[in-house]
Amino acid sequence: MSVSDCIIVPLDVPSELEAIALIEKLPQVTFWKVGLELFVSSGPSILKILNDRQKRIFLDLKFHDIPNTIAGACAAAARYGVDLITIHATCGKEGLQHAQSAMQTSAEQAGLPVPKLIAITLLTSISSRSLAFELKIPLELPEYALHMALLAQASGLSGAVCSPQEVAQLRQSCGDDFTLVCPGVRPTWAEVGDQKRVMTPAAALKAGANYLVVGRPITAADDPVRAFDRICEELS
Ligand SMILES: O=c1ccn([C@@H]2O[C@H](COP(=O)(O)O)[C@@H](O)[C@H]2O)c(=O)[nH]1
Repeated sequence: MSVSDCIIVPLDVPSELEAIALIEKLPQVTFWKVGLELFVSSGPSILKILNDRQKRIFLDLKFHDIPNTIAGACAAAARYGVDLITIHATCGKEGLQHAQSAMQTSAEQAGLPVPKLIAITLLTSISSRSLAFELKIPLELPEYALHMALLAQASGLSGAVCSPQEVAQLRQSCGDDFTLVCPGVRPTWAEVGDQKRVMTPAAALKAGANYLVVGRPITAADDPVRAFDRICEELS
């Protein structure tokens, strides 16, 4: 695996045509993320387009519902042949366990590799201040993120999504087999935007991330190819 394979680029665009244009502009990207904007606007056909081009897929729909509903959604998502699927850890243990088991059964019945189900610990757009004063969570942010990751692991999930600022602690507590995916990644030359807990790509990888999700620093750059290459250079 080369260093570029650990960079996941989100297809955060409003249409399938724009998604295809981005995929074609960046042939060196091997791992793409399909999130809410594109999936809601254009449906699942983008997943077939990516599969046909032998790209890896992170289906980031961030499921959050009761156990029965979440299990159905995960079973359906597992049949798309994707690599990673997200669910909010706040679904709780019963929901996470149902989701994991439904996803596994569904992929096996379809004869497909079982995707990794990974739990959102705490969105990277949430600051310590909003965790305490808006969400009224009475734990320090790193302690809360770790608790959510351990809940996901105890429920049988393969990994978690966390900010790079918490990844070292999660890696130490959850071990090397637990997949840790970090959005909130910002090179020094990129704007932070709405992300609140950020680190540079090199620091995030060094701290223990398996994959980095890097969107606007690449996709909104004047020259996305140069931006992607520059991040790869900084990582190697
Ligand atoms: O906690 C989370 C979970 C998911 N995301 C997603 O990652 C990308 C980040 O894009 P940037 O442009 O690099 O900010 C985006 O698709 C989010 O939906 C996240 O940011 N934080």
